[in-house]
Amino acid sequence: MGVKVIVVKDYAELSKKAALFVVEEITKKPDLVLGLATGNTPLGMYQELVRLFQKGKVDFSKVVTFNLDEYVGLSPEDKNSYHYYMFENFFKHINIPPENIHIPNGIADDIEEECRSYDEEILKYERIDLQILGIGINGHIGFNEPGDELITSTHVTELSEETRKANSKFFENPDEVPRFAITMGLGTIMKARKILLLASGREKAKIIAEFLGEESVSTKVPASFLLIHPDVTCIIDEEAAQLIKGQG
Ligand SMILES: N[C@@H]1[C@@H](O)[C@H](O)[C@@H](COP(=O)(O)O)O[C@@H]1O
Repeated sequence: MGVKVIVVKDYAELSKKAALFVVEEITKKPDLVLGLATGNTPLGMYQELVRLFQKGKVDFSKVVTFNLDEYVGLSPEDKNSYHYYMFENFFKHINIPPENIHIPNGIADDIEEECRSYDEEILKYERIDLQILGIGINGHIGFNEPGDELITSTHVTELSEETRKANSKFFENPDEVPRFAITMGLGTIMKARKILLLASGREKAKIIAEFLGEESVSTKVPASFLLIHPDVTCIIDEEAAQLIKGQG
């Protein structure tokens, strides 16, 4: 038990280390069930994984992926959807078979059914082997926002204003940020065999220090649940690590 924290110099090093971590897991288990995140933080890791693939260092032909979340109402062709992000930044550059890719469908006619079947699909593989996570400035993981309760399974969630504001950097107009998203629940995330959380930059310093310093888990800081997971590694750059006690 206990979160393993690796502090690296900068974003470039974080991206390289994270990619090597993933490659190592795929080497050990070529049919790895890999949970994936979006946002700015993992972009460098995806670039690095593509580079390693092009150099023949990793084979994705048996890997199965499940993305954490998707905005409700955005089609896969929408440039702001996580589908679009994943294909543009990663999937179209590697040899993963399309049928091995899973991302919640934000425009499903029956969203509740979409959530149910997403969990069923994950269960077919029993659980996720390695889950990649970023962290929101309010401590959210996936789109599991702070609140009075956290939901275990895949569900529709209303995004907080804080999260919509933080994510508006990707949108031309901040009003376009969807109000709802489908997200994997905390239960599915916590069931993952291994978790790799990435954080970069000074805007993450406060939440990183806060969640690592928690003495109890709290639904007000969803990331605090990671403290009771048996195998979590955080790769954090110096800027994001600067407020951790004993750092700098
Ligand atoms: N749903 C995603 C999260 O999975 C991600 O971790 C977070 C942080 O994003 P960034 O890496 O851009 O800071 O943003 C979004 O809300």
